[in-house]
Amino acid sequence: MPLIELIRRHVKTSAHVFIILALLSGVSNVLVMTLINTSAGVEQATLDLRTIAMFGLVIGIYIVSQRGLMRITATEVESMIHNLRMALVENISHAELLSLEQVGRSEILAGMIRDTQTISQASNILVIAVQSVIMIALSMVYVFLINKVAFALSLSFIALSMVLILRHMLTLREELNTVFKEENHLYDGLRDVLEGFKEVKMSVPRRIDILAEIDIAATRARDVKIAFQGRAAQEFMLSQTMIFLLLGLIVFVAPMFFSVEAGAAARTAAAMLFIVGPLAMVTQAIPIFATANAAAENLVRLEHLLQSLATKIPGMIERPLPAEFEEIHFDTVSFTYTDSKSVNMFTVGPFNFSIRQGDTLFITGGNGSGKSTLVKLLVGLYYPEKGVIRIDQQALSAETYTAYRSKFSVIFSDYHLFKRMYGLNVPNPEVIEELCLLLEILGKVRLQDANTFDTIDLSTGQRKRLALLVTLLEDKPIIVLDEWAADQDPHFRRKFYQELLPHLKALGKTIIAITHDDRYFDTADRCIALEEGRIVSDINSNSLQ
Ligand SMILES: Nc1ncnc2c1ncn2[C@@H]1O[C@H](COP(=O)(O)OP(=O)(O)OP(=O)(O)O)[C@@H](O)[C@H]1O
Repeated sequence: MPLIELIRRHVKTSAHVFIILALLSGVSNVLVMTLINTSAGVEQATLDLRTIAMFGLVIGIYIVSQRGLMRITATEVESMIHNLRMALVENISHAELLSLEQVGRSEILAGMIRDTQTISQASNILVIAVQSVIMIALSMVYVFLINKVAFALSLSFIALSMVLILRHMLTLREELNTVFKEENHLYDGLRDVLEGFKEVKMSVPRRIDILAEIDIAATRARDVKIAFQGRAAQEFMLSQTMIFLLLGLIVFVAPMFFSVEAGAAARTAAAMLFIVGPLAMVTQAIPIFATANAAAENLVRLEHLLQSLATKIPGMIERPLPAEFEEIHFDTVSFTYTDSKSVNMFTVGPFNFSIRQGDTLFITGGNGSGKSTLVKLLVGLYYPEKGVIRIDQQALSAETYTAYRSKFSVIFSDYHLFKRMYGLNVPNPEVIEELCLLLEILGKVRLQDANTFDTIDLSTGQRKRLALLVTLLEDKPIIVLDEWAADQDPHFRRKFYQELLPHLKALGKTIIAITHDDRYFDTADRCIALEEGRIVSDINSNSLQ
């Protein structure tokens, strides 16, 4: 069972501690019942202090063991969830870009939020259910001692219940998978509404259509859940009715066929009434256990999926690259996008070219010609399908890719601007001010604390300037900009090509920019043009002047 597998892998407290605490609390619980049962009806004068002291002691043991059990469970379960979440995030951060692009984001979010929460919420109920099982077992021992007939009847009843419960668990598992799938569709729709809010707001037919799609997914999720809850309620009612029937059997029918001492019959009935609660608890816990188990199954599947996307080979030791380099060389490098059936969709390359340290290289070409794909290969986010990338004669390998990637600062066309400058030392406010002045965003943004901006709610062009500010602070040797200037006004676009790029070059930076601004091509040392994934022209500065 996936839930048990998860617990076994993540929980550090020994199973013995849980068993001892659960036994102590279960035994003390049953002892309370036995003491009450044997003392009730006894003459007041014959009640001795020992029994009363025993009663107090048993309650004390119950409080201590129950509290300990609940605390340990909460600590272990929440630590397990923390570790699971961190492992998922870690795996995502090590995943291949191309593979991650193919995984449903809703599935990842559902795993991180819904499934972990389901397990967390189920944990206490499951502990109580385990205790209930212990209490039922101990109560059965008590019943055995006082009434063998009732014991035999109850045992048959419990065996029958077990069969029904196990059968029920198997069907619930199937149903829950459907519930989770429908909920994932629902999350997809919600993401569309939130991320495409402007587009949804601007078009009534689009809004109606998307809401209709969400309604279909939500209705399916609702119906499957109603059916699921209905079945759970039905099973609960069935088990309750069976308990009542069992009590009826013990009290009304059994005495007709077997001779049972009157006092024993009353004590048996009281013991049976005592286990009505625990039995109801176990029945109620079944759908909760099934849900937690399905959530654990999802998590384990997601964990395996993300692990399979990870670039990090277990045991692999990453190696550094020299800080300085002279050139990066593409040696017959090609890369192909394939669809889910491995049919080739688009190929870039083979590329044979070098980029020298300190060069300013422009990459041009029509839409879909392969510029961004070439850049993803160049910065180490995609791996060559054929050929090899060398840095100063050293072929890149799995061990050196992380070091290689860290030579680049990239602003992609679909970049993400972080409000906090993660991974950067706290910058000097004066340096920030200077850069804001240079990028003409002074007064628009400032540092709120240490390395967090007070706002990133800026115009499209200003956000890109802020992204460039962060890039400059990163101070990497190679800067890659994917259509960075496209959103800048004519004044700043000129400043970018005629002042900023030469300034960066003077600092020794290697600059690679995807651009369509042909009037500024002369500001580059070299200009590569792509068509259909291939280099169709490669012009150096002398020809560009
Ligand atoms: N993740 C992907 N999966 C499959 N095919 C892709 C993927 N990304 C891009 N492609 C295909 O690769 C081709 C090149 O895409 P790429 O993004 O490199 O072009 P581009 O030159 O940067 O275009 P643009 O100027 O429009 O940004 C496109 O025709 C597209 O069909």
